[in-house]
Amino acid sequence: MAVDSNKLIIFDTTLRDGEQSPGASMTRDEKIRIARQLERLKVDIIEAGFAAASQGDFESIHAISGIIKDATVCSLSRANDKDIARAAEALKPAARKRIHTFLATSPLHMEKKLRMTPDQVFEQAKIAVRYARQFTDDVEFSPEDGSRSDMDFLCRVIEAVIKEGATTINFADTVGYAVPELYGNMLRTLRERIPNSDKAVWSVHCHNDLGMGVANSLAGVMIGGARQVECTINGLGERAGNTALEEIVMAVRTRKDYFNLEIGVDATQIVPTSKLVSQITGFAVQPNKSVVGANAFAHASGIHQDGVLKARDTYEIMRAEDVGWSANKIVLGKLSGRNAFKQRLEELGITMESAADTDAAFIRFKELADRKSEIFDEDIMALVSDEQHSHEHEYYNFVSLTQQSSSASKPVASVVFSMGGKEEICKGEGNGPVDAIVNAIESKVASGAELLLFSVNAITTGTESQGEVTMRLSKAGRIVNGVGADLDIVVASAKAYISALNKLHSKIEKLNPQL
Ligand SMILES: CC(=O)SCCNC(=O)CCNC(=O)[C@H](O)C(C)(C)COP(=O)(O)OP(=O)(O)OC[C@H]1O[C@@H](n2cnc3c(N)ncnc32)[C@H](O)[C@@H]1OP(=O)(O)O
Ligand SMILES: CC(C)C(=O)C(=O)O
Repeated sequence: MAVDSNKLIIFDTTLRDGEQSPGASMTRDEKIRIARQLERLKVDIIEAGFAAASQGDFESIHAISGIIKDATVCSLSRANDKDIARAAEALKPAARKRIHTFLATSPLHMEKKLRMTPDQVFEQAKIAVRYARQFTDDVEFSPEDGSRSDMDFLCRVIEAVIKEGATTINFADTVGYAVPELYGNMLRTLRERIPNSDKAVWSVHCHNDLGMGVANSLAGVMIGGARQVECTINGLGERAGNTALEEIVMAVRTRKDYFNLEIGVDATQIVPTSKLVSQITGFAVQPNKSVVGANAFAHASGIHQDGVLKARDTYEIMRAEDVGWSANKIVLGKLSGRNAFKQRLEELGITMESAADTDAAFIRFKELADRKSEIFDEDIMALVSDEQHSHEHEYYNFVSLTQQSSSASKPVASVVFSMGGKEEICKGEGNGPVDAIVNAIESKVASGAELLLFSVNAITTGTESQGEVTMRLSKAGRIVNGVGADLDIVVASAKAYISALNKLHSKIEKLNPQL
């Protein structure tokens, strides 16, 4: 039962549980970019996806396994041979690999969802872990809905899977039902009662349905003795989300006096990672979000400002620069050269695939600098994101648009875009300029998709800021987010709409290859 390590393992599941947020689905290339950034952040484990879920997920895990060198790469799988074999195949190129298999143990899930008896679940869990061990000696088992499971049954299952070779036991609070003290105590009891409990690392995986994901995780660590926390960037995840990585890391670092634990994460990469994930998924970070929200280090009231000016620690328990906030400084302008641009990309942790990609991004940077006097880090990140996106051989590609509006007539738009390699010109009118461009595009595409969300964010400050638009579309039960950025928010809207259509297209095409 003794906990002999003061190292807290950070298991990032942004690419798996995070992707389960409706609309957060990512392409293979987007997942690779996030995985690279997670490696820079120095997380210990990257759960790259669920290999058996789709060919796309399989390919993403396979590609990430070949690229990531420092972190362990993990795939989730149900507790059956087919999923486990698929996970093992996807993870083949990985230097360090983990198979994470799960099976629900709560009476409700076993009876109503799995339609299995507890004895069947017991046997299936053992068989799954035994099978997974044939592919790797790093096997994680999660009793899904663990926090609503019967203690005696949990003890029986967990003891058995550890005997079969499970090296990590992840006590899942799948529906965010737990409260900190009870959850911590449950974990502690499990570890006390299971005779071979010290043969495995204990882990927590807490959802945020009642806003207690981080509190429950930390109770699992401090009361229960867990030494792995499963978490996601910006707390992204199924329903109300997951435990936020940035909050765990900074709580443990800031209150080292209480936690006395070591974390390998490079905290200065937290904000760049948060921005990248937000930009790729189209999930904006709320301004008052801990650590990574725009207001997390802003002081608005006089007494606070006075205090901070006299002594920063009167109102700041962390330093903005320690989590990667940099002053919103002007980085480059239209007179900057290729070398300065490349160096800035490096400083921002951006890796371009090839020299040709860097050249293309540099040309777009110059075009932007001609139209906008001050170029910020955020502009460069948006520009590169757009550039990498358009290199993915998408089915639809934006080319150009013209649009006219006046207070006296309905706006009209003409959009040029390519569809399956063929250039199309289409016209439309609407109840506003964005409606006009969507109607124009739909006159050719006829996607039948429903627009669930349209939002515009200014990337930086000032009226000449680039606008970043998110469009969320739904079709046949699938929800996707498209993101586009431009100085002209109508152009950004067209790019976002086309990006969402591409995501729908690739998902639907995978489901129905004849389409
Ligand atoms: C708590 C979590 O976050 S778990 C992870 C959730 N993530 C996902 O579901 C990823 C996306 N999922 C998918 O792509 C699909 O659901 C797939 C590919 C995994 C399965 O698709 P399908 O074969 O069509 O099954 P479907 O999703 O309809 O139903 C799930 C089946 O898996 C079974 N199942 C659920 N969990 C498990 C498990 N851990 N081990 C074994 N079987 C399981 C269910 O009982 C059901 O079986 P049934 O078809 O005999 O009734
Ligand atoms: C697969 C498990 C760990 C999970 O995501 C959950 O229970 O929420």
